[in-house]
Amino acid sequence: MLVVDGVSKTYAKKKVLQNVAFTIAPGESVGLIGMSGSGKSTLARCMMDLERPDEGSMQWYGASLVNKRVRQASRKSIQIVFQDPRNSLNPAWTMKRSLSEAFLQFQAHQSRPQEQDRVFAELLEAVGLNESFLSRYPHELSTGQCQRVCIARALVAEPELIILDECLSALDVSVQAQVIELLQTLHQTRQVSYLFISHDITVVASLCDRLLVLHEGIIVEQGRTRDILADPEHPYTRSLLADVPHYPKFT
Ligand SMILES: Nc1ncnc2c1ncn2[C@@H]1O[C@H](COP(=O)(O)OP(=O)(O)OP(=O)(O)O)[C@@H](O)[C@H]1O
Repeated sequence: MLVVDGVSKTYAKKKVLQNVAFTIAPGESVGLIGMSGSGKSTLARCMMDLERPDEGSMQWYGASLVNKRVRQASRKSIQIVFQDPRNSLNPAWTMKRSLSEAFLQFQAHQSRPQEQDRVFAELLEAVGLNESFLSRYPHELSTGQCQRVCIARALVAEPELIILDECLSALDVSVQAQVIELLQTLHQTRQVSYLFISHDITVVASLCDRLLVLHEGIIVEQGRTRDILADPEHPYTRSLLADVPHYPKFT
């Protein structure tokens, strides 16, 4: 479905990404782990066409994401959820307005306008909220509820891949656990693929079948989560795991 091959990016002579290569298959949940400044968000921005890689290719079902027409077509299929849900929502808009903008952009051509309310009700239920949230503004929601709305907004497009860029970082630990459970459920019920970006290996490991370990812009290790956790090959991966007090559940 997605093939990233040889992607490099340099800012002011600093190589932020070097020859990054990986794939994501339909329904797969892939974790991208690396410390702050390792290039994770730059990679996400390249995938969303918010940045241009200096080198390399990104193919979506065999067509280059650099091609404008492919890029436009993929906007619906590849969605992103950012770290700070409050900043991702317009403070002057109700939740209904935020969802409506996505609906107009991605669904208006194939759904009747009157279907909008049914779609929103279903999506809010899917993310553990209800219709009463539609009339609320971001300041009337907790940060965790805002993130649920951001996830619902990403789902409006019926994407095949969601990039979750540090989407749990602004949440406290108990709310993180609820959102992880929500993402697991959505993964199972909607067969959506994830690229789950985080610096927290415990969180990534609880959600992802496969891991990419990014260190100073280079993918130093990739493979099945359980294999990497059981037998990390690269010293950087070993150092990440050494910082974890106990391994996630499936080791
Ligand atoms: N637009 C830019 N111009 C110049 N340098 C940039 C730009 N964007 C990112 N960088 C630099 O590229 C490096 C990687 O940044 P990036 O945001 O991709 O890291 P990250 O792994 O996502 O970090 P974090 O986990 O803190 O978000 C950093 O050194 C950053 O300062």
